Amino acid sequence: MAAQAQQETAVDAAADSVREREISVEQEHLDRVYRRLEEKIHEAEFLMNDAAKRGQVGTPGALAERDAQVFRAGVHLNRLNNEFEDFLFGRIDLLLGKDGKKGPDGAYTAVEPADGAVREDDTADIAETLHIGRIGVLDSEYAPLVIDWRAPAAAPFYRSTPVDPGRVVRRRVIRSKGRRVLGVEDDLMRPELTAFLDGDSLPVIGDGALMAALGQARGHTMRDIVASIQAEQDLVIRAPAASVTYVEGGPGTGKTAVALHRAAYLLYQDRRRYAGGILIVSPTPLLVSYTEGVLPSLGEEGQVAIRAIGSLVDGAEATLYDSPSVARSKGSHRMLGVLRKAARGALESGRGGGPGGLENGGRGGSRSGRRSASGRRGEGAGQLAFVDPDEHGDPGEHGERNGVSGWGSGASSGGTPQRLRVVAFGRRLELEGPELERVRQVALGGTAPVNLLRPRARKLLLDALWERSGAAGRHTDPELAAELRSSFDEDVTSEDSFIEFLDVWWPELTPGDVLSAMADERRLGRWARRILNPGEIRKVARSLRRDGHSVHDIAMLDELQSILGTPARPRKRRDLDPLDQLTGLEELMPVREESQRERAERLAAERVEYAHVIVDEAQDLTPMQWRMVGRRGRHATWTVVGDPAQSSWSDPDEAAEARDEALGTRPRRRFELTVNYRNPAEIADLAAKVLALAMPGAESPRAVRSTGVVPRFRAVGDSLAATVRAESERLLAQVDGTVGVVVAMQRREEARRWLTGLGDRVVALGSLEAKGLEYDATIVVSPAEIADESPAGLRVLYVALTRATQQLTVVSGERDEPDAHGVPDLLRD
Ligand SMILES: Nc1ncnc2c1ncn2[C@@H]1O[C@H](COP(=O)(O)OP(=O)(O)OP(=O)(O)O)[C@@H](O)[C@H]1O
Repeated sequence: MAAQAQQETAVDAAADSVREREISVEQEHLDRVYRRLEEKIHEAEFLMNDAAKRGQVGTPGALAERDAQVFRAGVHLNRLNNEFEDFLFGRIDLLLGKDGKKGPDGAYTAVEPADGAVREDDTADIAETLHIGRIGVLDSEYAPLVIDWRAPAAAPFYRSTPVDPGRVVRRRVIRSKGRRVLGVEDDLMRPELTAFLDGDSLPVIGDGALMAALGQARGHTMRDIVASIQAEQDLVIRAPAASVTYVEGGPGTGKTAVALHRAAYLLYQDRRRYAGGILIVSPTPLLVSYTEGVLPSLGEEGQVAIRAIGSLVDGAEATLYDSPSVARSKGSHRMLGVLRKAARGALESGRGGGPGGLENGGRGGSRSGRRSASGRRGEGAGQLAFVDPDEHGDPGEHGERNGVSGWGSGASSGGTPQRLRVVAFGRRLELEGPELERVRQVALGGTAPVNLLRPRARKLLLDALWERSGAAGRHTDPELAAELRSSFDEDVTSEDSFIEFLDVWWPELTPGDVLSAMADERRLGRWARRILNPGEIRKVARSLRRDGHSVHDIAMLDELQSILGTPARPRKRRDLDPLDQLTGLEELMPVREESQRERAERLAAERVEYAHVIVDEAQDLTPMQWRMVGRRGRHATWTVVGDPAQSSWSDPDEAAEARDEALGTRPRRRFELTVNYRNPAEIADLAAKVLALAMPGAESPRAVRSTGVVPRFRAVGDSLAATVRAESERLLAQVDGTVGVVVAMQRREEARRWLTGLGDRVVALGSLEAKGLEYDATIVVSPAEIADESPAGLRVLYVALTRATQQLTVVSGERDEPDAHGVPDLLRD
């Protein structure tokens, strides 16, 4: 025994010394990389000083090249200063390739080994070693010191597998912090070979980087997976950007991670095309804040807008959730018909004073409202309030919603005027209610945006007044008749009473005006007749009387913006330019043309469309939301990731139809992700029971690891609060990272109180907010309550059960009917 122990100690010591040696090999390389980067920085600083000294000297081409170099060096400097945890994270050792061609990054391009690369006795020499990192670095001879992870030469690092190894013999993940290498983990892709590097046999360290990554504790923000992207994920990340890339996969298969890495990849591939033009749509503000650090960690800042579905419209931010039944009415395609009628009908309400509503053209709006990958979250972007209008107090039977945000206004406080009185050609002329109504209906004929119909309505009013005046028959000569008519029109339109009347009778409506008008149940009843049933009308109107907007209101506002249209605004008169006054040009050109730069700035500020749209958790978009997102990517290429089994929308077929409409006839490339990297098998197996109820026949993804820790079941003792609190304390002691307590939506506030004083490693969240998030440990409170909360409740429960990376506790509530072991009926075999 002692001899065996001695032998084992000797083997361990030998392994340790090989590991140390390999770490120092990588340390040497990292030192070289940093030396080279410092050289580049000095070069850049020299160039900058030199340029300053020489002023404008140099050909335009040389100056542009110098600027580009200074810029690149600046980027390197910036990255270096960030002191990435792992600037350099990978290495591959490759066999000789089939051809001897080198790519732009200095690496050989061949994927397959040359015919003689492996000798008959299964020995081979390593012909090329590549290091992979967050950005590419070349040495002074233009040989690659580090390959950018997105470059084609880096693809084998992710794609090579023992089944299809290509040229890769050994793949190594390097763990470093700042300038220090901390560890290495190897995977052998060709274990059958005895490979030599510079005459020595190739050492292999550790047992794989993926498991090490998955075992790490979770924090409140997502980490990138750049060092351990798996082959099936890499195919999606690097898929060509043409048309629609459509990705399905179960919980934890890396869909969100893949979507974010794909954004970084697309920018790398074609920066000119995508800079500033990638939109990532996320289901909740919580998921936005969870994921928004990933792109900066991949070296991409600012060019990608990550926005929650309730924050897509500038100037309006969702702060509320609707109850499932109201959400169902508001999100459904039927709402489109209601909004079209309401937009036209709201004119009757006139437009009272009020704060004026979000200016037309609000969609897209100012840049400041947009959230970028690097930007801070705006206020109010955390958890949304959940108010069920079916169960809570009515904020006023027919009252107006409070126009607190930019989109609200008191549209219906005035009422439409019933009489137009003007004096023309010395006569008093009047149009009364029925005539005015007739004119309005004629003006509204067709489908043109309501706000763009005002000139037409004005013309029809003048026609009616002209008719009343009896002046029409005064001249038979057409020229004289036309002259008379034009002076009549001038007479009328210069009258204050006419201008004031038109402003009230045909106001320029904002989306907020129309939504406010819809808060009146009687009016909504008229507009929604035969589209919504009376119960729906009552609930929707009531929900619109709350302060603030719900997630579903935002899609309605956006739709209304396109139904109402934005009238062209007169261009701003410029300030007088003394030079123009000297030349007298001011008179000839009263309106100055926009400069090139002004135009570019204006277009950027007004941008509502993107070059690429990535939709995360796509299964949750309602038909109205698909329309909203679709408007932002009419000419875009798309990446759509989702999982039908996690859909919280009650009618997935209807949503799929709306998705197809938004994506149009663009061809789709479908991908499937099949491996669950989040949940240990013990948790995934439990969740699979709910999946079988929610979507019989659907397959669960395969869990990549198992921890041996089975889920715990707790039946409520004295009180739910005490049980959950005690369990939270227990789990906080067991895991290093975060604990998530998932409850039914209506219990959120209460659940937060249960956890008071336990610190910020533990959070309470409603089932709908758990979308996309993960915690080291989760407590799912009352499965039955979550499942009963909406028609899609079982799928929502499936989401809740698949959030944990290590441990799961299920606490039964009153409705769960736990067995003797505390297992609720929904989770029993
Ligand atoms: N290749 C990988 N290497 C390391 N970690 C990975 C890898 N792929 C996924 N993960 C991790 O697995 C977890 C789940 O990933 P992600 O949230 O992207 O999955 P998802 O498919 O979007 O899940 P859900 O549908 O449940 O929201 C994350 O912690 C992610 O970092």
